[in-house]
This record gives sequence, structure tokens and C-alpha cells, in this order.
Amino acid sequence: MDILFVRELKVDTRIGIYDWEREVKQTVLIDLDIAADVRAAAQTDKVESAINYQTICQRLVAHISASEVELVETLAEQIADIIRSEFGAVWVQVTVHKPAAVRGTRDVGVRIERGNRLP
Ligand SMILES: Nc1nc2c(c(=O)[nH]1)N=C([C@H](O)[C@@H](O)CO)CN2
Repeated sequence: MDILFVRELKVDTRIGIYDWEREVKQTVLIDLDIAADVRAAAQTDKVESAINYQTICQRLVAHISASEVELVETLAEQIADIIRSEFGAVWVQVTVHKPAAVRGTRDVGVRIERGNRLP
């Protein structure tokens, strides 16, 4: 199976479990790996035959910038749902990074996989 990918989609959002985190926006970075059969797109050379990664990014920026969840897990699950239900992906891996959220670390976050990756 082929993979479409997005690295480090940067979005400011309200996220976190602490009172101070409900008052500010923080930056999250999103990585996506999306299973896709890209042969039709390659043969036609038309984006209409592809899963459009720009459209996905625009949809996710709209969703994430308006969201107010507490956990990175919740955000990752919502992102996977959007990509599968609205863009027809059969399998997706979503990584949500919350850089510098924990003192002494460069990065924390979560990575999930949803759906069935075809051979
Ligand atoms: N499993 C998780 N643990 C923690 C989360 C989270 O989203 N998932 N969040 C926090 C805080 O909001 C942290 O990011 C800020 O200091 C702590 N643990």
C-alpha cells in the first residue's frame, strides 16, 4: 500500500488539563501517514483522482484551531475520524506532538493507528 504523508502541520489550539492551559493557545504539530493506492492519480496526473493532502490540511487546521480538548489522545482520535470518514482513507497513522509541554523534554505526544492497512 502506498502512503501519503504530512509532516509537522502546525496549529495553535487550546489544549491541556491544567487551568492555565485553558486560558492560552499552544502549538501542536501533526504528522499523518495515510494509506492510499496512488496508481489512479499517477496514471491520470489529476488531483481529482487523489486524496488531496492540501484539502486535508485545511480541514484539520479549521478543526484543530477551533477545538478545546484536554488530551492529545482526544485530538488524535478526532483527526483520525475526520481523515477516514471525510476523505475515505482505509488506514491512518496520526501523531500529535505537543512540543515543550513538559519541562526537560523536547517533545511529548501520542501516535495512533486506525483502520486496516491493506497489503
Ligand atoms: N497521556 C497524557 N498525559 C498528559 C496530557 C495528555 O494530553 N495526555 N497532558 C498533560 C498536560 O496538559 C501537559 O501537556 C502540560 O503540562 C499532562 N499529561
